[in-house]
Amino acid sequence: MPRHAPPLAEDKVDLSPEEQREVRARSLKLLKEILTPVRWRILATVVLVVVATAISTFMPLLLSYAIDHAVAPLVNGDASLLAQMALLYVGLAVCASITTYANVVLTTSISQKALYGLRARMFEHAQKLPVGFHETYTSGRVVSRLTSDLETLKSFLDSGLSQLASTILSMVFTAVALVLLDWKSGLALLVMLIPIWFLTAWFRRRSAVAFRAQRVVNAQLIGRFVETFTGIRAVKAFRYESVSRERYGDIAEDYRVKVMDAIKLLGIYMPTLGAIGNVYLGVVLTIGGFAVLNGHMEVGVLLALTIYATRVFEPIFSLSDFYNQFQSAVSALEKVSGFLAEEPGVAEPAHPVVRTAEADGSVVFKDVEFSYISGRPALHRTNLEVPAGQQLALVGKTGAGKSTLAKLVARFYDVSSGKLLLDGVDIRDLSEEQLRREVVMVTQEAFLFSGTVADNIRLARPSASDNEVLEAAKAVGVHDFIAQLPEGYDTDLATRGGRLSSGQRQLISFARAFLVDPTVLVLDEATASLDIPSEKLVQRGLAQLSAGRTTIIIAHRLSTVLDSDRVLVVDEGRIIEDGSPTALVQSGGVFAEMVKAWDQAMGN
Ligand SMILES: Nc1ncnc2c1ncn2[C@@H]1O[C@H](COP(=O)(O)OP(=O)(O)OP(=O)(O)O)[C@@H](O)[C@H]1O
Repeated sequence: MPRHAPPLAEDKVDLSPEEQREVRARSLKLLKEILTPVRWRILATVVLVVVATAISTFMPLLLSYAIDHAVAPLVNGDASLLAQMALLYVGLAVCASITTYANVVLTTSISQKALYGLRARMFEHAQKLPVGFHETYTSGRVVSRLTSDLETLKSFLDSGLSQLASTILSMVFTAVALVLLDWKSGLALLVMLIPIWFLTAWFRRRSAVAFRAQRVVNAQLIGRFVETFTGIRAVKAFRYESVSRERYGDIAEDYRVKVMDAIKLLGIYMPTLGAIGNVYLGVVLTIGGFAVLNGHMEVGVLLALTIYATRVFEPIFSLSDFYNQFQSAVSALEKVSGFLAEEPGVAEPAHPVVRTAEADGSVVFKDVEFSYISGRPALHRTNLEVPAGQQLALVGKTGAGKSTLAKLVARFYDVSSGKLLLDGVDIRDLSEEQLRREVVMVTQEAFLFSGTVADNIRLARPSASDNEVLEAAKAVGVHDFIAQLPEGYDTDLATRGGRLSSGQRQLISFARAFLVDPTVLVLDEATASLDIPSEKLVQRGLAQLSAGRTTIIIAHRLSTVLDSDRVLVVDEGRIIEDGSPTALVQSGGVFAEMVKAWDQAMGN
């Protein structure tokens, strides 16, 4: 399947139960993978949380005991019990603070350790995914996965997990303390839990959809942003600013609405929960008040009961806050795991064939067919033999299939059927590393990365020495230009890159390819017209670069075509003419017509 299908659930807000199961299983697997290395720290956090919660649950009991038993002896001038109680209280408070501090440090270290690995893994994965994937999954989405989704996971791991543990424990401990102090208040609590249960179930259902929608639009927002600024030249050149602003505005508005939807749900949930909590407090005060009046309960116990009654619902507040975070984290996890589940379309062979030293770069297409979209072949059944060292020019109308043919040789895509052989070996049986060393594709855009000129030249061979970089630059004829840059090879292209001419960029990318010294060179000749001296330089650079290796050029210049050993005319995914330029001109076919038209265009 060469054309990439969108990852499951990426843009869907309502999933079928089956899809939900699949997404959940995938997310849980990823969660397990990222948490396994930090499992001992998580255990330590849980222990700390148990200690902290136990202390804070014990403190009201201490208070009630002090009121009921340590205040009365004061009348006789005996303050010792009260002093002991006070001391114990302060000691416990200090302990609680220390455990909280340790917990914060520990949870932060958990999230950092867990995410460090995930971040590196995602970046590596994104780079492994085929060109076809990046054509459908825009760079904005990749950015969104690598930034905002990871950030959401981070904040969840930072505080969410220990918050969950402390919430659950504190509810359980408080409920137990309530039941032990006064069973009637405990029973009332049980009754109150019924409406809370239904309310929370409703909130859970609705907010799951709302949060997913929010994250989908958030990714679109980042996507639109990245796309606009990656294509800022086109935006400005075609005065696309206002349309672009409008479209961004529409998504931003949609995002606002989605956030509001989620907040509105919270707006209903939280106050209702608060109201139930207040009703419960009233009930406890009534039960406890009468008990005190009838002498069945001491005042200190009533105080402890009221403290517990206000506290027992507090965790539900933070539980909903946790749920909020949890929802975001779940949908981030779903997207990240979906992204990681994307298969690198061009798979590494299980047992790569190691090419022999005599390999010299012959390329053979054996019954090769290829379609981007199944049923619509971009390249019909093709048989072709390119002997080692031949310079082959591909010509044809736009959309004819020249780039497709070239990209197949560079294995940007895998053939749909048939075989593509490099020195008799199916290229699918070569390791990625070997293939990239043997076949280099120089694209039109001649992309330069931030870094120095030398860094850019040694892109594919970081270990190349300064001298080798210099030799490569000399070979393709770009050395003189680089030498007169302010800092020569150390000039930073991040600040100067934008100002290099297209000819200079092209020469640097030639030097880059020269340094790799591949046996097969696939080259998409730039269409941008250069001035005559630059064109001569580029032409000479190209001749140097292609000398002695099999070269497949998508040719846009007549001079390149005429300099080639062989020309293929491609039309609607088929090779319709094949021969030396002179022979094809003489045969008077499509190529001869093209040359005539070319000549006329040049005014010859
Ligand atoms: N990524 C893609 N997904 C789907 N269809 C594609 C893709 N790339 C190219 N095609 C289609 O495949 C056909 C051949 O395209 P190809 O890019 O190989 O043409 P080309 O001869 O190189 O054209 P040009 O000279 O304009 O670059 C065209 O019909 C094009 O629309």
